[in-house]
Amino acid sequence: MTTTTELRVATDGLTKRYGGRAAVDGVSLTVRAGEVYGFLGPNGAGKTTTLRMLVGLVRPTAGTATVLGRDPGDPSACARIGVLIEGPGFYPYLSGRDNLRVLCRYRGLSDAAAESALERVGLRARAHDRFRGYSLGMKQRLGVAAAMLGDPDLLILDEPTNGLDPAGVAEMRSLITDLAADGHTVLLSSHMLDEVQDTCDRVGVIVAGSLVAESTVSELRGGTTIVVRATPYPRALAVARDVAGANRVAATDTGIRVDADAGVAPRLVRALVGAGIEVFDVHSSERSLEEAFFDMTRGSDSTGDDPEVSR
Ligand SMILES: Nc1ncnc2c1ncn2[C@@H]1O[C@H](COP(=O)(O)OP(=O)(O)OP(=O)(O)O)[C@@H](O)[C@H]1O
Repeated sequence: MTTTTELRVATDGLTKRYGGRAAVDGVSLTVRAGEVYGFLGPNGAGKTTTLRMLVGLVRPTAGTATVLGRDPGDPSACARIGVLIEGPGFYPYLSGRDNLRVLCRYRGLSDAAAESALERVGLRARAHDRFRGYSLGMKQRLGVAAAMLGDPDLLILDEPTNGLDPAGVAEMRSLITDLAADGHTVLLSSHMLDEVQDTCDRVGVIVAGSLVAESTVSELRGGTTIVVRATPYPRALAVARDVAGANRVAATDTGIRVDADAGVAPRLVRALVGAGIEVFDVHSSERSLEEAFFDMTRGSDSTGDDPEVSR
């Protein structure tokens, strides 16, 4: 059981209204110690606004949030949180290293903290180059390095792979996985399903300001499905309902769909064959996170544009 002390972030009915419109509407989420939590949602769903409330940049209209056991913006908690929200602000004419050193001075950290962060994100070889000459991927990595200064207990990263090419995305993913392996808790937002599917322990899905799901990736996918092609179809359907329960069986164009673990398949096939039914094909398939996500977000795009969810 997860106790309150194991929670790095907990919100209860967190709400932000702009004018009459709720950008974030009653969001209650939890981020546990040591996990990578993916905050997933289409453009305009309310991800950035939620993260901004967690770090005290935006004041909630209603509801509460606790971050590292404190109110958002509490100075003692802020010192233990690394944040990358909406693109880091760096001096273009300073090198990556000097930009980090400026931040170190400001936060009372030694220059060694800058070196270890540069090492961590793989930027040491280019640390002496001016920021303005960095590629987008290097800029993002420097942003993560800045968030890592002082070895924070919680990293909050808003769309850390935004604008990166596939190689940059892969690098950022492995960096996040390494951070988690070192015991950091990471809360990242994304509209990239792949990123969340491969990197995160748990996922919160936000649509039009509301949290519509919060669970592990596999729970979100809803387990496996067995698909059977057999004749005569009506009798096969009846047998499948006997074996798996009527509420788990559906007649579809591609065959009989049974929402059950692949382990049920042998029993199902035995029952079908025993009833004199001809079985042509049995296979199990796992619902992708993409299918699960589209089921949840269908018809609820909050921007009015096509939901920009990509794999
Ligand atoms: N300062 C503000 N004033 C008015 N409306 C705002 C403000 N900030 C955000 N919004 C609105 O709140 C909604 C949620 O925006 P938010 O930036 O939190 O979404 P998001 O999920 O982070 O989207 P994206 O993936 O595009 O960054 C949007 O409709 C946005 O226009």
